[in-house]
Amino acid sequence: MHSPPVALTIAGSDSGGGAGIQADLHTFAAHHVYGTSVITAITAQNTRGVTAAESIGADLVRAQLDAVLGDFAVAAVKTGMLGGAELLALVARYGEADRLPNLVVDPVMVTTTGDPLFAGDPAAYLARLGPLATVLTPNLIETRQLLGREITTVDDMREAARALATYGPRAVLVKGGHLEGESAGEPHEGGAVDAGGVPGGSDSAIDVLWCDGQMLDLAAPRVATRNDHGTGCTLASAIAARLALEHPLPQAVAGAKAYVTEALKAAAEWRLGLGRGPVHHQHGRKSNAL
Ligand SMILES: Nc1ncnc2c1ncn2[C@@H]1O[C@H](COP(=O)(O)OP(=O)(O)OP(=O)(O)O)[C@@H](O)[C@H]1O
Ligand SMILES: Cc1ncc(COP(=O)(O)O)c(N)n1
Repeated sequence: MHSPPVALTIAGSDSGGGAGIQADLHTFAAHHVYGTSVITAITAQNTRGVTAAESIGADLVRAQLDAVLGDFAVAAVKTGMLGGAELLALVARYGEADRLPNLVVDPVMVTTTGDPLFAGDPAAYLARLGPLATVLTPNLIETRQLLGREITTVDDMREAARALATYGPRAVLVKGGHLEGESAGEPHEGGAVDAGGVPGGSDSAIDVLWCDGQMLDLAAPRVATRNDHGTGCTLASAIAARLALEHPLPQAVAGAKAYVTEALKAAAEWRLGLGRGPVHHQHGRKSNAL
């Protein structure tokens, strides 16, 4: 008997299919990891923005969690949009009860298009989920909201990763996708993990990873594209998929970033929707049956 590893995403639905639950399940499938899902919110959304959003009631979210966790041997979990304080507290209780292994926390607060997706207190987010996270993956806007400080350079990102690590996650990945025209500055003492990338520079997409007390810079070529909707969700679910596949943590993060870079490249010429289009999650798939 052989079963694929199982991952779980706890996130919101994106009707446009580029982010949220849809991106996560595509990513799990691309990694040959069986995907399960707990839907926390429904958003009416496309490549241009969110036009409506409604949270799922706590009882129904709890029932989904119990249905999945009571039946599947979940090996890794990704959290995305939680919407507000009630679902944040609910998910935290499952984590505190040791029911959410290899937890990748993407602290979704606002979309790239500027629509808010979390109505609660960012400090409470950090206090509840920070200690439970294997990896916390804020983008620059979320890092600013979580720490209440400006982040404009790669050095700021490194300082922020250290500051977020004091809340208890094993690792913090501060994502630099929104960092414009910034160079990596001095190479960091911790060196770099191969993310299929290039050394830092303004044509690089630089993330910084604080992991087990070491600072690592992850640099990849910056892809010239408008199709970058859902890159954060895709990265976090690719990390979860790789943890479910038992990759060591720094390699799981670096490999996930390389996967996102390829997904951006493969979708660069797509015209899906009129705004920020999705990435190509299945870029690596080769099958004679398809
Ligand atoms: N144009 C790009 N080229 C290469 N990598 C990119 C590009 N844009 C973002 N990335 C990478 O994609 C990942 C997600 O980063 P980003 O900072 O955009 O997160 P996010 O804001 O949560 O994502 P989203 O755009 O979905 O909101 C990071 O690894 C980042 O470096
Ligand atoms: C349901 C849901 N979850 C997360 C995001 C963040 O993704 P992005 O910042 O790419 O819009 C989103 N737009 N929608």
